[in-house]
Amino acid sequence: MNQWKKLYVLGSGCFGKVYYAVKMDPFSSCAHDVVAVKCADVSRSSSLQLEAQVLATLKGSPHVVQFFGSDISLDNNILTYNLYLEYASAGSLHDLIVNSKRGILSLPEKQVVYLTYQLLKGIQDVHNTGWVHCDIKPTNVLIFKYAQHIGLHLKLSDFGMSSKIAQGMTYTTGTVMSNRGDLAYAPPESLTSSFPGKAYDIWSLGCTVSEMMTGYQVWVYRNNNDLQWNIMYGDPIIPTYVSENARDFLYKCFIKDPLRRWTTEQLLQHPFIQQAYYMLG
Ligand SMILES: Nc1ncnc2c1ncn2[C@@H]1O[C@H](COP(=O)(O)OP(=O)(O)OP(=O)(O)O)[C@@H](O)[C@H]1O
Repeated sequence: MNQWKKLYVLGSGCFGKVYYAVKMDPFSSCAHDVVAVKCADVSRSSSLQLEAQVLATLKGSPHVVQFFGSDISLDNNILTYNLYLEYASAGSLHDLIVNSKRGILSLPEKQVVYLTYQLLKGIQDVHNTGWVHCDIKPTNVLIFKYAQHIGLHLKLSDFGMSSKIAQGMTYTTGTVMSNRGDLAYAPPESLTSSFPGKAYDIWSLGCTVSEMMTGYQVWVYRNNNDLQWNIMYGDPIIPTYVSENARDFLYKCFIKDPLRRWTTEQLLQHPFIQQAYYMLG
């Protein structure tokens, strides 16, 4: 993959940096002229290597960022692990939310329906390949292009916290999950049981959908202890000014018992999401 030249930093995460890179060799076989390259010191690249493993199983999913391969390079005398991804030209869902007017119906409900439908399709593909994403939140949802007749095209990204679905496991109380993503989007069971199931991503989806509607995170908290208490014993604030269908959809995502929380299949049949099928025609 050394036909790519890293031009500038797009962003950074706890793993390392993401660069915008252009193709050096115009005759190479890769169909893309630009890519996003996620980089980390080889010695600290375990989450990027996990991400490569997960993304390889999700090739072709329309709502998951596409992966072109990985390699190791010597950058400024540092052995660097590189992960080559399709480049999202329109930023993240977080950018879209903060650039919209915060408050009542931050994004119009019709738009939220279509965006949520795409997130559900992406999550369904992740679950069907045997993974749980474990870090769904607006900064980890990338926007690819604007198709005027239907709206924005979203894809899930940042699979560095993903976990294999443990077959036949039950939700037992034990060690707190070690690979939990951002606590503000994490479900109650992440604080009491030691492995994540598919229901983890549904709770995080609910937090993300609510944020699209209000412009704010579901929890108001002063510190981590406060946040943990809210997640365990509080109820996420569901906006009162959204439609009955939207409210019910959020209730189904925020069922505290992960075994009763709705699945992607059930949520795709929910009346809130059914509206997306009419929009798609
Ligand atoms: N494929 C991509 N195309 C365009 N920009 C990207 C791409 N992947 C990541 N970025 C940018 O790089 C930033 C950091 O990447 P990444 O999403 O992996 O980390 P993060 O979620 O922001 O941080 P953390 O790892 O702490 O959760 C993103 O917020 C986004 O702005």
